[in-house]
Amino acid sequence: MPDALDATPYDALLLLSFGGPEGPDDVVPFLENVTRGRGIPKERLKEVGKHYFRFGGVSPINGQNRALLKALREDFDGHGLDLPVYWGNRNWAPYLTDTLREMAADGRRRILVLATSAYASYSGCRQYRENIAEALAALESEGLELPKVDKLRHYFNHPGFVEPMIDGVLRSLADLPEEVRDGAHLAFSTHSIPTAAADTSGPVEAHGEGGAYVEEHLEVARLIADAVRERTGVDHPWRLVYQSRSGAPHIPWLEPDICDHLEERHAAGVPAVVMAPIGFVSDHMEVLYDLDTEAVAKAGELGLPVRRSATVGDDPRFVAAVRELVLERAAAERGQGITPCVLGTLGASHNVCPVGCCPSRAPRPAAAGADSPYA
Ligand SMILES: CC1=C(CCC(=O)O)c2cc3nc(cc4[nH]c(cc5[nH]c(cc1n2)c(C)c5CCC(=O)O)c(CCC(=O)O)c4C)C(CCC(=O)O)=C3C
Ligand SMILES: [Fe+2]
Repeated sequence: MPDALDATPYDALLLLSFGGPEGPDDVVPFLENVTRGRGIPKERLKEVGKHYFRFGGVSPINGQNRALLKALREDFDGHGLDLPVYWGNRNWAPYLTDTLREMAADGRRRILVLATSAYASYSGCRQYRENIAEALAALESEGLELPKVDKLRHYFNHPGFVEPMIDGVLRSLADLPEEVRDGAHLAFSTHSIPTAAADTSGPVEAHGEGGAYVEEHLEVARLIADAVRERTGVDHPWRLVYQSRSGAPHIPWLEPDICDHLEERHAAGVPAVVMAPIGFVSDHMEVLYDLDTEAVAKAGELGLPVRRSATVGDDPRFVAAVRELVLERAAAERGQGITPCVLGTLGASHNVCPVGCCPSRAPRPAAAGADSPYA
Protein backbone atom coordinates (compact mmCIF):
# COMPACT_ATOMS: atom_id res chain seq x y z
CA MET A 1 0.00 0.00 0.00
CA PRO A 2 1.54 3.37 -0.99
CA ASP A 3 1.79 6.15 1.57
CA ALA A 4 -1.49 8.01 1.95
CA LEU A 5 -1.60 11.27 -0.01
CA ASP A 6 -2.95 14.35 1.67
CA ALA A 7 -5.57 16.61 0.08
CA THR A 8 -6.19 18.54 3.32
CA PRO A 9 -7.96 21.00 3.56
CA TYR A 10 -10.12 19.63 0.73
CA ASP A 11 -12.68 16.94 1.44
CA ALA A 12 -14.07 16.49 -2.11
CA LEU A 13 -13.32 17.04 -5.79
CA LEU A 14 -16.11 18.21 -8.10
CA LEU A 15 -15.88 17.52 -11.83
CA LEU A 16 -17.74 20.44 -13.42
CA SER A 17 -18.70 20.17 -17.07
CA PHE A 18 -20.95 21.40 -19.84
CA GLY A 19 -23.47 18.55 -19.96
CA GLY A 20 -25.21 17.24 -23.06
CA PRO A 21 -28.44 15.55 -24.20
CA GLU A 22 -28.84 11.79 -23.73
CA GLY A 23 -31.71 11.20 -26.19
CA PRO A 24 -33.80 12.96 -28.87
CA ASP A 25 -36.26 14.44 -26.33
CA ASP A 26 -33.41 16.12 -24.47
CA VAL A 27 -32.02 18.08 -27.43
CA VAL A 28 -34.32 21.11 -27.50
CA PRO A 29 -34.46 21.62 -23.71
CA PHE A 30 -30.67 21.23 -23.59
CA LEU A 31 -30.18 23.89 -26.28
CA GLU A 32 -32.60 26.17 -24.42
CA ASN A 33 -30.46 25.76 -21.30
CA VAL A 34 -27.26 26.53 -23.21
CA THR A 35 -28.54 29.60 -25.01
CA ARG A 36 -30.87 31.22 -22.46
CA GLY A 37 -30.20 34.97 -22.64
CA ARG A 38 -27.19 34.58 -24.95
CA GLY A 39 -28.55 36.04 -28.19
CA ILE A 40 -27.96 33.06 -30.48
CA PRO A 41 -29.96 33.37 -33.74
CA LYS A 42 -32.87 30.88 -34.08
CA GLU A 43 -31.45 29.64 -37.38
CA ARG A 44 -28.19 28.64 -35.74
CA LEU A 45 -30.06 26.75 -33.00
CA LYS A 46 -32.05 24.75 -35.56
CA GLU A 47 -28.81 23.92 -37.31
CA VAL A 48 -27.05 22.84 -34.09
CA GLY A 49 -30.09 20.73 -33.12
CA LYS A 50 -29.58 18.81 -36.37
CA HIS A 51 -26.00 18.01 -35.36
CA TYR A 52 -27.30 16.28 -32.24
CA PHE A 53 -30.18 14.49 -34.03
CA ARG A 54 -27.66 13.09 -36.50
CA PHE A 55 -26.14 11.23 -33.55
CA GLY A 56 -29.50 10.00 -32.21
CA GLY A 57 -29.88 13.03 -29.93
CA VAL A 58 -27.02 11.79 -27.77
CA SER A 59 -23.96 13.86 -26.99
CA PRO A 60 -20.96 11.75 -26.08
CA ILE A 61 -19.89 14.26 -23.43
CA ASN A 62 -21.75 12.70 -20.47
CA GLY A 63 -20.37 9.22 -21.19
CA GLN A 64 -16.89 10.72 -21.44
CA ASN A 65 -17.31 12.46 -18.09
CA ARG A 66 -18.56 9.22 -16.50
CA ALA A 67 -15.41 7.49 -17.80
CA LEU A 68 -13.20 10.30 -16.44
CA LEU A 69 -14.99 10.13 -13.08
CA LYS A 70 -14.38 6.37 -12.87
CA ALA A 71 -10.73 6.77 -13.87
CA LEU A 72 -10.21 9.52 -11.27
CA ARG A 73 -11.75 7.39 -8.51
CA GLU A 74 -9.59 4.40 -9.45
CA ASP A 75 -6.46 6.54 -9.64
CA PHE A 76 -7.13 8.19 -6.27
CA ASP A 77 -7.87 4.79 -4.66
CA GLY A 78 -4.76 3.26 -6.19
CA HIS A 79 -2.62 6.08 -4.77
CA GLY A 80 -4.17 6.10 -1.33
CA LEU A 81 -5.75 9.51 -1.92
CA ASP A 82 -8.94 9.54 0.13
CA LEU A 83 -10.94 12.17 -1.73
CA PRO A 84 -14.48 11.52 -2.98
CA VAL A 85 -15.20 12.70 -6.54
CA TYR A 86 -18.57 14.17 -7.59
CA TRP A 87 -19.89 15.35 -10.96
CA GLY A 88 -22.19 18.25 -11.90
CA ASN A 89 -23.00 20.12 -15.15
CA ARG A 90 -23.95 23.59 -16.31
CA ASN A 91 -26.55 22.58 -18.88
CA TRP A 92 -27.84 19.05 -18.18
CA ALA A 93 -28.36 16.49 -15.46
CA PRO A 94 -26.68 15.90 -13.12
CA TYR A 95 -27.06 19.66 -12.62
CA LEU A 96 -24.43 21.48 -10.59
CA THR A 97 -26.95 22.76 -8.02
CA ASP A 98 -28.23 19.24 -7.31
CA THR A 99 -24.69 17.90 -6.95
CA LEU A 100 -23.65 20.72 -4.61
CA ARG A 101 -26.76 20.10 -2.50
CA GLU A 102 -25.82 16.41 -2.29
CA MET A 103 -22.25 17.34 -1.36
CA ALA A 104 -23.48 19.65 1.41
CA ALA A 105 -25.77 16.85 2.69
CA ASP A 106 -22.74 14.51 2.71
CA GLY A 107 -20.98 17.01 4.94
CA ARG A 108 -18.40 18.25 2.38
CA ARG A 109 -17.01 21.59 3.61
CA ARG A 110 -14.05 22.37 1.30
CA ILE A 111 -14.63 21.54 -2.34
CA LEU A 112 -12.11 21.74 -5.17
CA VAL A 113 -13.49 22.08 -8.70
CA LEU A 114 -12.01 20.59 -11.88
CA ALA A 115 -13.69 22.19 -14.90
CA THR A 116 -13.51 20.38 -18.25
CA SER A 117 -11.91 23.40 -19.86
CA ALA A 118 -8.15 23.90 -19.76
CA TYR A 119 -7.90 27.58 -20.73
CA ALA A 120 -8.90 31.05 -19.57
CA SER A 121 -12.04 32.58 -21.13
CA TYR A 122 -15.48 33.70 -20.07
CA SER A 123 -17.15 30.49 -21.42
CA GLY A 124 -14.42 28.17 -20.12
CA CYS A 125 -13.80 29.74 -16.73
CA ARG A 126 -15.85 32.67 -15.38
CA GLN A 127 -19.16 31.26 -16.63
CA TYR A 128 -18.47 28.10 -14.58
CA ARG A 129 -17.66 30.34 -11.60
CA GLU A 130 -20.99 32.12 -12.14
CA ASN A 131 -22.71 28.73 -12.18
CA ILE A 132 -21.08 27.88 -8.84
CA ALA A 133 -22.30 31.19 -7.39
CA GLU A 134 -25.85 30.50 -8.63
CA ALA A 135 -25.77 27.04 -7.09
CA LEU A 136 -24.47 28.40 -3.77
CA ALA A 137 -27.21 31.05 -3.80
CA ALA A 138 -29.81 28.30 -4.28
CA LEU A 139 -28.41 26.33 -1.33
CA GLU A 140 -28.34 29.49 0.76
CA SER A 141 -32.01 30.17 0.00
CA GLU A 142 -32.77 26.62 1.20
CA GLY A 143 -31.11 27.44 4.52
CA LEU A 144 -28.20 25.04 3.99
CA GLU A 145 -24.75 25.66 5.39
CA LEU A 146 -22.52 26.59 2.44
CA PRO A 147 -19.31 24.72 1.63
CA LYS A 148 -16.27 26.72 0.50
CA VAL A 149 -15.59 26.14 -3.18
CA ASP A 150 -12.25 26.65 -4.95
CA LYS A 151 -11.33 26.00 -8.59
CA LEU A 152 -8.16 24.37 -9.91
CA ARG A 153 -5.80 26.47 -12.00
CA HIS A 154 -5.92 26.27 -15.80
CA TYR A 155 -4.05 23.16 -16.83
CA PHE A 156 -3.40 23.85 -20.55
CA ASN A 157 0.39 23.70 -20.04
CA HIS A 158 0.45 20.73 -17.66
CA PRO A 159 2.47 17.86 -19.20
CA GLY A 160 -0.39 15.45 -18.46
CA PHE A 161 -2.58 17.51 -20.80
CA VAL A 162 -0.01 18.24 -23.52
CA GLU A 163 1.80 14.89 -23.79
CA PRO A 164 -1.21 12.73 -24.73
CA MET A 165 -1.97 15.27 -27.49
CA ILE A 166 1.62 15.07 -28.78
CA ASP A 167 1.16 11.29 -29.10
CA GLY A 168 -2.18 11.86 -30.78
CA VAL A 169 -0.66 14.11 -33.45
CA LEU A 170 2.17 11.61 -34.02
CA ARG A 171 -0.40 8.81 -34.47
CA SER A 172 -2.41 10.92 -36.93
CA LEU A 173 0.72 11.72 -38.94
CA ALA A 174 1.65 8.03 -39.01
CA ASP A 175 -1.86 7.25 -40.24
CA LEU A 176 -1.54 9.56 -43.29
CA PRO A 177 -0.42 8.03 -46.60
CA GLU A 178 3.37 8.03 -46.64
CA GLU A 179 3.64 10.17 -49.76
CA VAL A 180 1.89 13.14 -48.10
CA ARG A 181 3.03 12.62 -44.49
CA ASP A 182 6.16 14.78 -44.35
CA GLY A 183 4.44 17.66 -46.14
CA ALA A 184 1.46 17.68 -43.77
CA HIS A 185 0.55 20.89 -41.97
CA LEU A 186 -0.86 20.93 -38.42
CA ALA A 187 -4.11 22.83 -37.72
CA PHE A 188 -4.54 23.30 -33.97
CA SER A 189 -8.22 23.92 -33.43
CA THR A 190 -10.22 25.46 -30.61
CA HIS A 191 -13.66 26.93 -30.00
CA SER A 192 -14.05 30.33 -31.60
CA ILE A 193 -15.27 33.03 -29.21
CA PRO A 194 -16.14 36.69 -29.84
CA THR A 195 -12.90 38.69 -30.29
CA ALA A 196 -14.15 41.02 -27.52
CA ALA A 197 -14.27 38.03 -25.14
CA ALA A 198 -10.84 36.84 -26.28
CA ASP A 199 -9.28 40.28 -25.79
CA THR A 200 -10.47 40.45 -22.15
CA SER A 201 -9.68 36.82 -21.27
CA GLY A 202 -7.37 36.11 -18.34
CA PRO A 203 -6.12 38.51 -15.66
CA VAL A 204 -6.31 42.24 -16.48
CA GLU A 205 -2.57 42.44 -17.28
CA ALA A 206 -3.02 39.72 -19.95
CA HIS A 207 -5.82 41.63 -21.68
CA GLY A 208 -5.08 42.91 -25.17
CA GLU A 209 -5.02 41.41 -28.65
CA GLY A 210 -6.46 37.89 -28.17
CA GLY A 211 -5.80 37.99 -24.40
CA ALA A 212 -4.84 34.94 -22.38
CA TYR A 213 -7.18 32.69 -24.44
CA VAL A 214 -5.15 33.01 -27.66
CA GLU A 215 -1.79 33.22 -25.85
CA GLU A 216 -2.41 29.97 -23.95
CA HIS A 217 -3.55 28.11 -27.07
CA LEU A 218 -0.52 29.36 -29.03
CA GLU A 219 1.70 28.03 -26.24
CA VAL A 220 0.13 24.55 -26.37
CA ALA A 221 0.28 24.52 -30.18
CA ARG A 222 3.96 25.47 -30.11
CA LEU A 223 4.76 22.85 -27.44
CA ILE A 224 3.12 20.12 -29.52
CA ALA A 225 4.65 21.27 -32.82
CA ASP A 226 8.14 21.44 -31.23
CA ALA A 227 7.79 17.95 -29.73
CA VAL A 228 6.56 16.56 -33.05
CA ARG A 229 9.56 18.10 -34.84
CA GLU A 230 11.91 16.62 -32.26
CA ARG A 231 10.40 13.14 -32.52
CA THR A 232 9.95 12.95 -36.33
CA GLY A 233 12.80 15.17 -37.52
CA VAL A 234 10.27 16.89 -39.79
CA ASP A 235 9.22 20.52 -39.41
CA HIS A 236 5.45 20.54 -39.93
CA PRO A 237 4.16 24.12 -40.41
CA TRP A 238 1.25 24.90 -38.07
CA ARG A 239 -1.46 27.41 -37.35
CA LEU A 240 -4.05 28.03 -34.62
CA VAL A 241 -7.54 27.91 -36.16
CA TYR A 242 -11.09 28.08 -34.85
CA GLN A 243 -14.35 26.15 -35.07
CA SER A 244 -17.95 26.06 -33.83
CA ARG A 245 -18.65 29.77 -34.31
CA SER A 246 -22.14 30.82 -33.30
CA GLY A 247 -23.67 34.22 -32.49
CA ALA A 248 -24.80 36.96 -34.87
CA PRO A 249 -22.76 37.35 -38.10
CA HIS A 250 -22.02 41.07 -37.53
CA ILE A 251 -20.17 40.35 -34.27
CA PRO A 252 -16.49 39.50 -34.89
CA TRP A 253 -15.32 36.09 -33.63
CA LEU A 254 -11.82 34.57 -33.74
CA GLU A 255 -10.73 33.41 -37.22
CA PRO A 256 -9.78 31.63 -39.45
CA ASP A 257 -12.44 28.96 -39.35
CA ILE A 258 -11.07 25.43 -39.78
CA CYS A 259 -12.99 24.86 -43.05
CA ASP A 260 -11.74 28.12 -44.61
CA HIS A 261 -8.26 27.19 -43.45
CA LEU A 262 -8.43 23.75 -45.15
CA GLU A 263 -9.53 25.47 -48.37
CA GLU A 264 -6.70 27.97 -48.14
CA ARG A 265 -4.05 25.30 -47.36
CA HIS A 266 -5.29 23.18 -50.25
CA ALA A 267 -5.12 26.13 -52.63
CA ALA A 268 -1.56 26.78 -51.42
CA GLY A 269 -0.59 23.23 -52.46
CA VAL A 270 -0.34 21.71 -48.97
CA PRO A 271 -0.69 17.91 -49.45
CA ALA A 272 -2.34 16.96 -46.10
CA VAL A 273 -3.49 18.40 -42.77
CA VAL A 274 -3.69 16.99 -39.24
CA MET A 275 -6.45 18.69 -37.22
CA ALA A 276 -5.62 18.73 -33.51
CA PRO A 277 -8.52 19.86 -31.28
CA ILE A 278 -6.36 21.26 -28.47
CA GLY A 279 -9.22 23.43 -27.16
CA PHE A 280 -11.21 20.43 -25.91
CA VAL A 281 -10.76 17.84 -23.19
CA SER A 282 -12.81 15.04 -24.82
CA ASP A 283 -14.24 13.99 -28.20
CA HIS A 284 -17.64 15.60 -27.59
CA MET A 285 -20.07 16.95 -30.17
CA GLU A 286 -17.95 19.96 -31.17
CA VAL A 287 -15.27 17.47 -32.21
CA LEU A 288 -17.56 14.77 -33.64
CA TYR A 289 -19.64 17.15 -35.72
CA ASP A 290 -17.60 20.27 -36.45
CA LEU A 291 -14.34 18.42 -37.18
CA ASP A 292 -15.11 14.74 -37.89
CA THR A 293 -18.24 15.48 -39.93
CA GLU A 294 -18.15 19.01 -41.34
CA ALA A 295 -14.40 19.62 -41.74
CA VAL A 296 -13.79 16.06 -42.96
CA ALA A 297 -16.54 16.56 -45.59
CA LYS A 298 -14.92 19.83 -46.69
CA ALA A 299 -11.55 18.08 -47.00
CA GLY A 300 -13.23 15.30 -48.99
CA GLU A 301 -14.65 17.86 -51.45
CA LEU A 302 -11.18 19.34 -51.84
CA GLY A 303 -9.49 15.96 -52.16
CA LEU A 304 -7.25 16.93 -49.24
CA PRO A 305 -6.14 14.06 -46.97
CA VAL A 306 -6.87 14.97 -43.32
CA ARG A 307 -6.69 13.22 -39.95
CA ARG A 308 -8.13 14.36 -36.62
CA SER A 309 -5.96 13.71 -33.59
CA ALA A 310 -7.18 12.56 -30.18
CA THR A 311 -8.23 14.70 -27.21
CA VAL A 312 -7.00 13.66 -23.73
CA GLY A 313 -10.29 12.08 -22.57
CA ASP A 314 -9.44 9.68 -19.72
CA ASP A 315 -5.81 9.12 -20.72
CA PRO A 316 -3.98 7.88 -17.58
CA ARG A 317 -1.49 10.75 -17.88
CA PHE A 318 -4.30 13.29 -17.75
CA VAL A 319 -5.91 11.49 -14.81
CA ALA A 320 -2.56 11.52 -12.98
CA ALA A 321 -2.23 15.23 -13.81
CA VAL A 322 -5.53 15.92 -12.06
CA ARG A 323 -4.24 14.12 -8.95
CA GLU A 324 -1.04 16.18 -9.09
CA LEU A 325 -3.01 19.41 -9.53
CA VAL A 326 -5.16 18.54 -6.51
CA LEU A 327 -2.11 17.80 -4.35
CA GLU A 328 -0.33 20.93 -5.59
CA ARG A 329 -3.30 23.14 -4.72
CA ALA A 330 -3.93 21.46 -1.37
CA ALA A 331 -0.29 22.06 -0.41
CA ALA A 332 -0.58 25.70 -1.47
CA GLU A 333 -3.71 26.10 0.70
CA ARG A 334 -1.75 24.65 3.63
CA GLY A 335 0.97 27.22 3.02
CA GLN A 336 3.45 24.61 1.75
CA GLY A 337 4.53 26.00 -1.59
CA ILE A 338 5.41 23.21 -4.00
CA THR A 339 6.72 23.93 -7.48
CA PRO A 340 3.83 23.70 -9.95
CA CYS A 341 4.31 21.28 -12.80
CA VAL A 342 4.22 23.10 -16.17
CA LEU A 343 5.76 22.96 -19.64
CA GLY A 344 6.85 25.94 -21.71
CA THR A 345 7.44 29.54 -20.82
CA LEU A 346 4.10 30.99 -19.65
CA GLY A 347 4.38 29.55 -16.16
CA ALA A 348 1.59 28.17 -14.00
CA SER A 349 -1.74 29.93 -14.23
CA HIS A 350 -3.07 31.64 -11.05
CA ASN A 351 -4.74 29.49 -8.38
CA VAL A 352 -7.37 32.13 -7.68
CA CYS A 353 -8.86 34.16 -10.53
CA PRO A 354 -8.12 37.82 -9.79
CA VAL A 355 -10.68 40.62 -9.94
CA GLY A 356 -11.38 41.53 -13.58
CA CYS A 357 -10.43 38.09 -14.97
CA CYS A 358 -12.52 37.09 -18.05
CA PRO A 359 -15.32 39.62 -17.40
CA SER A 360 -18.82 39.11 -18.81
CA ARG A 361 -20.81 41.80 -20.58
CA ALA A 362 -23.50 41.67 -17.88
CA PRO A 363 -21.66 41.30 -14.56
CA ARG A 364 -23.05 38.55 -12.35
CA PRO A 365 -21.70 37.13 -9.08
CA ALA A 366 -18.94 34.54 -9.57
CA ALA A 367 -17.66 32.20 -6.85
CA ALA A 368 -14.20 30.61 -6.48
CA GLY A 369 -12.29 33.80 -7.34
CA ALA A 370 -10.96 36.95 -5.69
CA ASP A 371 -14.26 38.71 -6.40
CA SER A 372 -16.42 35.93 -4.94
CA PRO A 373 -19.22 37.09 -2.62
CA TYR A 374 -18.77 33.76 -0.78
CA ALA A 375 -15.98 33.31 1.75
C1 LIG B 1 -14.82 28.37 -25.23
C2 LIG B 1 -15.92 27.35 -25.38
C3 LIG B 1 -15.82 25.99 -25.10
C4 LIG B 1 -14.59 25.25 -24.63
C5 LIG B 1 -14.47 25.26 -23.16
C6 LIG B 1 -15.44 24.33 -22.46
O1 LIG B 1 -15.45 23.13 -22.78
O2 LIG B 1 -16.21 24.81 -21.62
C7 LIG B 1 -17.11 25.41 -25.35
C8 LIG B 1 -17.44 24.06 -25.17
C9 LIG B 1 -18.65 23.44 -25.51
N1 LIG B 1 -19.70 24.00 -26.17
C10 LIG B 1 -20.69 23.04 -26.31
C11 LIG B 1 -21.94 23.23 -26.90
C12 LIG B 1 -22.45 24.47 -27.30
N2 LIG B 1 -21.83 25.71 -27.21
C13 LIG B 1 -22.66 26.70 -27.69
C14 LIG B 1 -22.40 28.07 -27.75
C15 LIG B 1 -21.19 28.71 -27.40
N3 LIG B 1 -20.02 28.10 -26.96
C16 LIG B 1 -19.07 29.06 -26.70
C17 LIG B 1 -17.75 28.84 -26.23
C18 LIG B 1 -17.26 27.59 -25.83
N4 LIG B 1 -17.95 26.40 -25.81
C19 LIG B 1 -19.65 30.34 -26.99
C20 LIG B 1 -18.96 31.67 -26.81
C21 LIG B 1 -20.95 30.11 -27.42
C22 LIG B 1 -21.98 31.16 -27.81
C23 LIG B 1 -23.06 31.29 -26.80
C24 LIG B 1 -22.57 31.61 -25.41
O3 LIG B 1 -21.96 32.68 -25.24
O4 LIG B 1 -22.80 30.78 -24.53
C25 LIG B 1 -23.90 26.09 -28.08
C26 LIG B 1 -25.11 26.83 -28.62
C27 LIG B 1 -25.32 26.55 -30.04
C28 LIG B 1 -24.19 27.05 -30.93
O5 LIG B 1 -23.23 26.29 -31.17
O6 LIG B 1 -24.30 28.16 -31.39
C29 LIG B 1 -23.76 24.70 -27.86
C30 LIG B 1 -24.78 23.60 -28.11
C31 LIG B 1 -20.24 21.82 -25.68
C32 LIG B 1 -21.04 20.52 -25.56
C33 LIG B 1 -20.70 19.57 -26.67
C34 LIG B 1 -21.52 18.33 -26.58
O7 LIG B 1 -22.76 18.38 -26.39
O8 LIG B 1 -20.94 17.25 -26.72
C35 LIG B 1 -18.98 22.08 -25.18
C36 LIG B 1 -18.09 21.13 -24.43
FE1 LIG C 1 -19.75 25.99 -26.80
